[in-house]
Amino acid sequence: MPRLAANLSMMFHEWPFLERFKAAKEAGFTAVEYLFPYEHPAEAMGAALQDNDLTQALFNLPPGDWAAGERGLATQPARRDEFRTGVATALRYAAATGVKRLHVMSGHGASDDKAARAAYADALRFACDQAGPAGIEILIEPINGRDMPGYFMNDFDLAVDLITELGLPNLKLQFDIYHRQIIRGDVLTGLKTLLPLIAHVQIASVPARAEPGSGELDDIRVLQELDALGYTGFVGCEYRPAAGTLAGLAWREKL
Ligand SMILES: O=C(O)C(=O)[C@@H](O)CO
Ligand SMILES: [Mg+2]
Repeated sequence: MPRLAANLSMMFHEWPFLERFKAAKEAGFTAVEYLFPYEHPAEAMGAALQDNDLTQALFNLPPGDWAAGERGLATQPARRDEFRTGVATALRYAAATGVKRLHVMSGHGASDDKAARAAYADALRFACDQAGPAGIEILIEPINGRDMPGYFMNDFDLAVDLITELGLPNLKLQFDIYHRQIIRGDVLTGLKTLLPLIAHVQIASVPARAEPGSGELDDIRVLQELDALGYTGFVGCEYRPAAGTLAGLAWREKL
C-alpha cells in the first residue's frame, strides 16, 4: 500500500486552508503536500502538522508572481538573487515542517534556450548545496505543456539528462503519473527505469485530473506495480475531486 499524501492545494477545498489538515487526518491521511506554505507563518504550518499528527511530504519553492503567471524563477538569469532568497525562505519553512523534499519549479523557457538551461543548472546546484546539510532533497518535475504552456521542464529525458549531468546526490525526480501519461505514456516502464532517481510520485486521472481510477489509465494497477517495485516514498494525491473530496475517496479502498 503506497504512502498517500493528500494534496491540500487541490483537495479539501471545502475547508479553509489551515483547516484542511484536520479534515485530511480525519479522512485517513497520514501525510500532506501542497504547492506553497508562504501565505502563512512557518510556525502555523508546523503547528497544523503537529496538532494533527501529519507528515509533510513535499512543497514547492516560492515560484515568483504566481498570480501573474510565473511558474518558477530558476531559468531566469535576471532573477537569480530572488531565486536564492526563495531557497532560504523554503528552508526556513522546511525546518518548521520537517519536510525532506522541496520541488523547484523551473519557470518558463524554450527547451533549446542555452541561457535558461545554464541558469536552471546553476539554480539547482545552489539549492542542492543549501538543502543538503539539512538532509533535504531537491526535486524537478516534468510538467506537460498543455497544462503549463512554455514551461521549461516539460520532458522526462530533459530531467534525466540534467540529473545525470549535475550528479548531485540530493537532486531527484518528481514523477507525476498524470504528467507522464500526457507527455509520454509508457508509465510502468518509466517508473521501473527511473526508480533510482525518483524521490516523490504524484497521481491523478487523465485527462480530467480527478480521482485516480476514473480516467484512461488503470491507476490502481499502476500504484500496485509501484509497490511491487519497492518504492517506499510518498504518492501525492494531486487531483481535483470531481464531486467533493470526501465523496471521492473510495478509490483508496481498491489499493
Ligand atoms: O503541477 C504539478 O503537477 C505540480 O506538482 C506542482 O507542484 C507544480 O504546479
Ligand atoms: Mg505534480
